[in-house]
Amino acid sequence: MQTLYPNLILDALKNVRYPGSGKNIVELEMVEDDIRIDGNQVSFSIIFDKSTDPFIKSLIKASETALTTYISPEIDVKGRITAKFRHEAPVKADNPLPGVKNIIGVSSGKGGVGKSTVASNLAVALARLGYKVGLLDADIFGPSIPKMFGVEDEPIYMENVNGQDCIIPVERHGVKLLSIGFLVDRNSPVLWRGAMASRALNQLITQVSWGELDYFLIDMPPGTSDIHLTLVQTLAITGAVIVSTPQQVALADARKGISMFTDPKVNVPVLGIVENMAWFTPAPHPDERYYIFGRDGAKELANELGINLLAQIPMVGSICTGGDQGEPIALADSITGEAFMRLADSVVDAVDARNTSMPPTQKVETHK
Ligand SMILES: Nc1ncnc2c1ncn2[C@@H]1O[C@H](COP(=O)(O)OP(=O)(O)OP(=O)(O)O)[C@@H](O)[C@H]1O
Repeated sequence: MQTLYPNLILDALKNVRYPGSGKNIVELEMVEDDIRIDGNQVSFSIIFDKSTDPFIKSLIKASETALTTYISPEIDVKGRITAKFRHEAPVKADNPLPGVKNIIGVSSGKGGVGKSTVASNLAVALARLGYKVGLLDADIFGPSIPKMFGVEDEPIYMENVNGQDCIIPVERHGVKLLSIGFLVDRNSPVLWRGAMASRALNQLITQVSWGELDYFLIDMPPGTSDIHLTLVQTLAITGAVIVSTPQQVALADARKGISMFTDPKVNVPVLGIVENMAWFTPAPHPDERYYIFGRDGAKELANELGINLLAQIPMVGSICTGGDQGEPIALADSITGEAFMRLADSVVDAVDARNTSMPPTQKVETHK
């Protein structure tokens, strides 16, 4: 039998129509993001509006038949499809993370400026300072945190907390972490991923035992997207850290990213800018600086907008190889390790200053 994977299952389920609607159960978002595959065993849930839905049994049967007909008769799915009901979903608490003191969004206007590198190393540096730290990789377009922490193949476990099944975050280098890449297949088309992403993200916030944290960092996708909207509607984000390189193109996008947070409808304070790849320093010559992307661009933008420059991080080969090998550079006592420790100090100060001078952030209201 061919190897099974979630999209294969979803494609087969597109043949199951909800009677009278003219649409299939995948289009109607009735298939929960909980497809589990173990050898030839497949299990998942179908979400119905009400437990009185007259088609529960027939749709479960039709789904079993779709998998055995369109994929393989060897699929073992009988009795493994669970019916769930929307109106019985647990009511979302107003604050889904009551044990978390500060929520920090790490964002960039442009992709590839080192946002995930900064988020990972900031998390590790804060943990080295003795804080309790969580890191959520919400970058649907390139979830790279699992690779940077070397946990790509880590199994995900669940535990039951107050009657609710919760995901247990993976713990590495003193940081509790999870990635949207664990739930959403990054090889599936962007549109499909996008549709699943908001739900998956919600699950990674509300159905995870994050526990008590001093800092909860969110590696956001670059630019502006539905994910940003979901985040500001789900969480009261204490402040945003904007990552940019010194080039003009990156700075123009950083400006747009900053305006998204400061828009009166969103109103998330900007804690400051991190200038990444501020200069190149060859490892054997730690005193030399080559300003290959221009000099002080992000520093000047911070001055112009009256916001903090949190740190200037040099460009060094060891950051890149550290990321590739799952060992964030902030663990090392090197120039770059120190730069990230200084960044952590600046972020702690900026959060303290924000909390003493401004009221708590409010979530963006959704209008139903
Ligand atoms: N200061 C640095 N010195 C050397 N390499 C760096 C530095 N910062 C980031 N990199 C490297 O640049 C690449 C892109 O970094 P990263 O994935 O963190 O960017 P990103 O902004 O999160 O990208 P994306 O938008 O694709 O998610 C990675 O290979 C990373 O190791």
